[in-house]
Amino acid sequence: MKTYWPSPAKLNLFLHIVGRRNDGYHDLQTIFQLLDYGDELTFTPRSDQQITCTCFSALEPDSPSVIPEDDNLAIKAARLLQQTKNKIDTGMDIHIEKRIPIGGGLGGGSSNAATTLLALNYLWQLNLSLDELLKLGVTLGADVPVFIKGHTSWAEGIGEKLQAITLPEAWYLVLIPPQAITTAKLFLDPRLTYNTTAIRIQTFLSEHLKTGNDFEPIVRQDYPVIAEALDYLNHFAPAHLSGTGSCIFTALDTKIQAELLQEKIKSRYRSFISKGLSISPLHRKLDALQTQ
Ligand SMILES: C[C@](O)(CO)[C@H](O)COP(=O)(O)OP(=O)(O)OC[C@H]1O[C@@H](n2ccc(N)nc2=O)[C@H](O)[C@@H]1O
Ligand SMILES: Nc1ncnc2c1ncn2[C@@H]1O[C@H](COP(=O)(O)OP(=O)(O)OP(=O)(O)O)[C@@H](O)[C@H]1O
Repeated sequence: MKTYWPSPAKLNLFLHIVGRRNDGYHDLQTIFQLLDYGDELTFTPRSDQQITCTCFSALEPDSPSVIPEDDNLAIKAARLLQQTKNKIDTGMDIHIEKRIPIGGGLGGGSSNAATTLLALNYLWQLNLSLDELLKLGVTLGADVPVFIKGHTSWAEGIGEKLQAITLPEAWYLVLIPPQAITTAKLFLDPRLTYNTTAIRIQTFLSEHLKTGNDFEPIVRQDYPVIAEALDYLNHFAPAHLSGTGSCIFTALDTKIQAELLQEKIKSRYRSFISKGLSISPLHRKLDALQTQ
């Protein structure tokens, strides 16, 4: 039977790089804000042991598969589970309806990987614990653990040390500039400072959103279209970069405020409006299934 699973996007409400590690990764501080906007994954069991993955993006309707099948983090996650538990004898067709812009700093690939790990753990009845899934998840990407835990969080380490937090209700207008950014390239950039002084959660909460994103100066220099979009949105409300970009967001108190602002920018930029969530829709679905 075919089943549908949500795969939410995230925003980095701020992003500081506070250290560089020997393995090439960077220590950071961030708040991952989960959104009620995201992709949808469909899992259809197969009669053989094969795993397939197709992907359709409404943002790029002319491109039948925007990500090569073997590179897709969802198929990588499924194969990882198959290797871990070799008792699996059912294959799976995975289909992704992509709404999250690729290379947008919204964690789409990582979220798809997390949804695959949690959905297949349920569908294949593997009974892997959250800790086991987290260990597998972080090997696929630094952004995967927050989607596995499923709570808006304060994050440290490479993004895997998570502390759940609840923020005041907010609506986000997320602007999608016509530019994708490769995360690895930005982390390698010699202009990146990696010694921002570490702050405490309380400092962030009291100065809410006044703290910035360490990638913003580099992104501004290298991608004029993003600098232009940041400046444009800043005319109306404080604009922030998510992750390594390219998406830009601003926080508003109500949906109506977000809609009014979207109306003002819509002739120049594609955008979407999303409510901030404390708990992932994926975890709400799993909870509902487990109490059935
Ligand atoms: C920028 C963020 O989106 C903020 O949430 C994440 O830190 C990126 O997470 P991600 O896309 O899941 O990252 P990964 O796929 O694990 O890593 C991509 C590349 O980014 C670099 N990388 C990533 C995360 C991190 N804390 N330090 C890093 O140096 C690594 O060079 C890595 O080769
Ligand atoms: N299912 C997937 N969805 C999106 N990207 C994927 C997926 N699988 C692999 N990728 C690859 O991952 C790269 C970036 O993915 P993603 O969209 O998650 O990055 P991002 O939006 O910048 O997020 P992050 O904040 O995690 O860096 C792209 O090069 C893309 O080809």
